Amino acid sequence: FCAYEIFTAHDVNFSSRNLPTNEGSILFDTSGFVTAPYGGYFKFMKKLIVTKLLGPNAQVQSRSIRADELERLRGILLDKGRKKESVDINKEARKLVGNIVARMTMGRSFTQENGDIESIQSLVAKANASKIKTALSVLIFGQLEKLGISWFKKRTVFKNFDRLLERFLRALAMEALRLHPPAPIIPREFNQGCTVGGFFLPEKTKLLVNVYAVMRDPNVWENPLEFKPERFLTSSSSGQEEKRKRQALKYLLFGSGRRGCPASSLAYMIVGTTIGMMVQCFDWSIKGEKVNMDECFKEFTRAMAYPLTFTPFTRISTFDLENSLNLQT
Ligand code: HEM
Repeated sequence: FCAYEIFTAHDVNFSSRNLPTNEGSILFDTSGFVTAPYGGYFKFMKKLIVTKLLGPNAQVQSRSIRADELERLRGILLDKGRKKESVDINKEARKLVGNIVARMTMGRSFTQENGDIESIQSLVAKANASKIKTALSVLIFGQLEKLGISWFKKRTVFKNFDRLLERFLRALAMEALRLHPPAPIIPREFNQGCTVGGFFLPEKTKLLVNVYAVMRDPNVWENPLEFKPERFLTSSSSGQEEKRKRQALKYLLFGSGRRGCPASSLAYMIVGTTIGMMVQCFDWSIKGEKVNMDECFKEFTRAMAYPLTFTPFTRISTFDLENSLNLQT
């Protein structure tokens, strides 16, 4: 049930979620699947998720799960590569994240349980008009966080180089997701009346924060439509601290404040290691000249309009992935 909750977290965000002090409101009322007063059930679930599922200890404990699932994906890609078959990246990414979350919450992956995660997903979709595809689908594009790092991790001499690469790759991921946020709108409701930008907003005003527009706003981003990962290459020096704080206000990929996404670090970890493995172990070819980056807007989330299909070619056959995954995940 907890897994169901997490999978549908984005439904909660975008369709039926109400915000604090709205004690009597009903959650998930659009689905008919769960109805509960905000103050009790949801607070409990949130606490459970944040502490038990997504807390730092839980993430360390679930490292082997992530490594396992990544290895499973690598096996699939190797097989496809051998047969020269193409892979629907979106579908595999959803399986990967779905299995990781299911194993973290229930100790079983969907694949093991039913043979096919797609059937589970369609059931969830029917039950709650689920937008399960959402955040998971676009993950695959941007997060090159730890690309190429694992080879060097074990060698002390490369440690500084590692750090540099991590920053650089993390910057690539952030920039790609700035331009293509999977969750482009965040809803809020005012607990009490207040003035914003000279306008008085009474209590209970509902506000939709346009994350997409904020992250492309020319007033706060220089050349906002250009892909410039270096804009995120801030150093740890004190002068940069202010810059980082300012950035947190305009970089809303995971929302902000106490309702911000509690899984941001998990998301970076999963996506970083997955893309890292995909790039280290395989070359990729596509049909045609370039990827069609058209997006569609479904159920308040953005996703690729056309399936992302590549054919993998094995690049590293004798790669000691197991060790590197253990270090990375
Ligand atoms: C790149 C991947 C992801 C993105 C971009 C993302 C983005 C978001 C955003 C924008 C919100 C709303 C924040 C707000 O209202 O301020 C949110 C909430 C949430 N996300 Fe994510 N998310 C991602 C991955 C995940 C994953 C993998 C999980 C679970 C394992 C997850 C669990 C949640 C939960 C439980 C909430 C609700 C938090 C609350 O309402 O208090 N997210 N996410």
